[in-house]
Amino acid sequence: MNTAVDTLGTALAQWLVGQRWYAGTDVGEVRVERATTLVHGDPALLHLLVQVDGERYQLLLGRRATLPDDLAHAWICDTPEGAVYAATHDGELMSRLLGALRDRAGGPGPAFDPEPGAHVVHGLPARVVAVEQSNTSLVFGDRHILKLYRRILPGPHPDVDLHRALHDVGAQHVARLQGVVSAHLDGVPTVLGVLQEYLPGCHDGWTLATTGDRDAFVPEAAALGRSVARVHAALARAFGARNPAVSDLNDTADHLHRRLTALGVPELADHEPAIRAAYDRLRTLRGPFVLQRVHGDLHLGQALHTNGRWTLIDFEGEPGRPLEERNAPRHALQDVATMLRSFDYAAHHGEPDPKWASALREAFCAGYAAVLDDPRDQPVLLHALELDKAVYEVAYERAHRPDWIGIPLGAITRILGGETA
Ligand SMILES: Nc1ncnc2c1ncn2[C@@H]1O[C@H](COP(=O)(O)OP(=O)(O)O)[C@@H](O)[C@H]1O
Ligand SMILES: O=P(O)(O)O[C@H]1O[C@H](CO)[C@@H](O[C@H]2O[C@H](CO)[C@@H](O)[C@H](O)[C@H]2O)[C@H](O)[C@H]1O
Repeated sequence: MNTAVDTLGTALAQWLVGQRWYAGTDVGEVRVERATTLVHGDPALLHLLVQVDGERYQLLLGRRATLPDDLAHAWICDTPEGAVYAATHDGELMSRLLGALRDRAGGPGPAFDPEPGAHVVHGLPARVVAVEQSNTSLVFGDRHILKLYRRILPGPHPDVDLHRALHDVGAQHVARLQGVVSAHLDGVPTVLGVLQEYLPGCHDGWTLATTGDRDAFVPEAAALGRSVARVHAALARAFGARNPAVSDLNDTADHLHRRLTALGVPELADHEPAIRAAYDRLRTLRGPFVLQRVHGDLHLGQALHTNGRWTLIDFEGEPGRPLEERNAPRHALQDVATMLRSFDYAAHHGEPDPKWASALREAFCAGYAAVLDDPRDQPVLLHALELDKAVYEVAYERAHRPDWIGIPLGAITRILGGETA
């Protein structure tokens, strides 16, 4: 397999640029940092950590002497040892993945360790989740879902730390963590993936909002508001919460300014002074506000509806932010703001329906206020955080879905015009 790895560089570079989870737009040299054969023979399964343009990525490659037709779409290149392909599409190899990783526990990694008390069934039929986002997820039977992170950052990982802490305080509305795939990298224990309880038959909030009856979704938005508030209360119990000093709001304003500069969004040149003025208004605010650990990337796609209740998933934080920033306490309203942005997306995707957006917003905030402080009591902070997310979204849509860029751009105009988005 090593010969194959040596000859893979160019083919991997071409393949990487086509992957939704690849953060760059171009690929320079792909350097294989660590290659581990998890399954020997034909088919073979290889785990790779590669360095590309200063970032580290995790890849799973399969190799077969003859590639069957149903894996033709996953082909990457031919090598003297056989065809190399994206192994996450290979159900046969993926059903052996967890067992192969478990057998490596105690080594430098990659290895899988179950959480204490978790009953993990190995060898179940495996399938890759069709919609790849920032990472790649595999479902085993109807029991487990393994999220494999693609861009790998050394250090404590919010998805693991938050789930463990939420479990310890008996939190509802989150999926149970069942195990962790990790490796020692740069001398630091590093999370490569998380195994969680799978919720069979669930629908994500985005699908429900955009394909179901719009009026029927309004009470669901209220229920979602209550669920988010309960998770916030559990996070505060688990990690503590504090009322920030005035200087913290200066920090928030400075942080938002820096993000606007760093995102460098040319489409917003005309709006920039008004956006910066909205951020500066934070400096005049007096609390009470709450700083605590939050979800960090909450939107309708991160809320799963099953058996009449909401479960929040993906506590990874915004994948583009450094881990240190994602692990820091933030305003609880950040999650509220990003969910409100999601309602705006749902209402302006297809035929715009501002009245429905407003109904969802009110219902969600009322639901949240039934458990914790009413987000509508902090309009200046809420709008600044919504603006920040919308600015990020303009950059995100330009990079990934240029046809959608009008949604966050329209929202920024409305927020600056004093309307609720
Ligand atoms: N516990 C779960 N049960 C059922 N489906 C899940 C679960 N967790 C995630 N999913 C599905 O997998 C998809 C991707 O998961 P997510 O954690 O959001 O990954 P990403 O970081 O790539 O966005 C979700 O949109 C959802 O459809
Ligand atoms: O789920 P991810 O962590 O990969 O989040 C990224 O992709 C999201 C889109 O899939 C993006 O969300 C934006 O579009 C959603 C509709 O598709 C909408 O509900 C969100 O409000 C909007 O921000 C997210 O911003 C990005 O980080």
